Amino acid sequence: MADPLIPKAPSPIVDPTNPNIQRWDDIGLTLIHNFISEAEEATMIAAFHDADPRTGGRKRLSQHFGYHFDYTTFGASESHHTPVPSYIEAFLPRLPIQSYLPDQFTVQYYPPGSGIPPHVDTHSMFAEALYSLSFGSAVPMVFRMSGPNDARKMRQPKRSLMVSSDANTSATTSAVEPVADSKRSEETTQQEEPSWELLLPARSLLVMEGPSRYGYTHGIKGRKTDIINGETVLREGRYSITMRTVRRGDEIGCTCAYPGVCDARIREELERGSATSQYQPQLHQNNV
Ligand SMILES: O=C(O)CCC(=O)C(=O)O
Ligand SMILES: [Fe+2]
Repeated sequence: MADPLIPKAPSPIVDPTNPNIQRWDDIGLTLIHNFISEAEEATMIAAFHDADPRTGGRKRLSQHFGYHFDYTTFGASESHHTPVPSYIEAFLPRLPIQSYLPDQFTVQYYPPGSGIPPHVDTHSMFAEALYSLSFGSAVPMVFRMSGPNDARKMRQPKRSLMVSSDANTSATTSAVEPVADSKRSEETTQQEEPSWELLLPARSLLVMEGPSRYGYTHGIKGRKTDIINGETVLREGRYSITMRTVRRGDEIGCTCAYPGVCDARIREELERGSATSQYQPQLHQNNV
């Protein structure tokens, strides 16, 4: 059942040159419909399950390609690289930003009913544009402007350290900073900004830049049904490819306008010694 309190996404602009492209310019969000063909989608689903035949569980399954995340350096592991499959290489020339291309890919299978908690992907280690390619079925993604609760949570000790439920990979890199759970802790008493849902159709590409990348949390509620165009629809298995560009050397860092949820600022706080034990920043990453 969709949460009736969640308002619909604000209205996008439809790109005058391409009706497949919707843009929320004020927050840097773009959704490109029919980014891949049905044939490409079928190839991707088959490739995923060739590597991992499981579909029956309840947990997200992940496969990692390209440069893996190195938890000791918080950077890209040059030694840990999984070749990028041809079904990914094939669409890279079609990505809307060609000045830099992603080199880290996480393919995920979400069994029906599963989701991913609201989070902000790590700022400092990846270039601005984050992509999410959806396939298999549609799912609503929930966006919310981050606030003091999120900042506080990102400074709390982690409940789990780099624990992965991933299926078949040695790396456990989700490269995201989880900032909120569905269960509210006693501390999350401050008012949150309203959240809104954006339906990500199968074969669509979401691009997050600017505020939607740095200042908003995104997540997918774990639930059995969604309300799509006013109809209750049983959720089906969904796949996605999250794509990021790893920053290296001097490029690592962030000067965004959202210091509360910025890992670079949290690290600076720690280096200045301003962090109390209560607000110990979480500088490791784990799966959400
Ligand atoms: O599945 C998706 O579309 C998004 C996944 C995500 O947010 C992430 O891996 O950081
Ligand atoms: Fe994410």
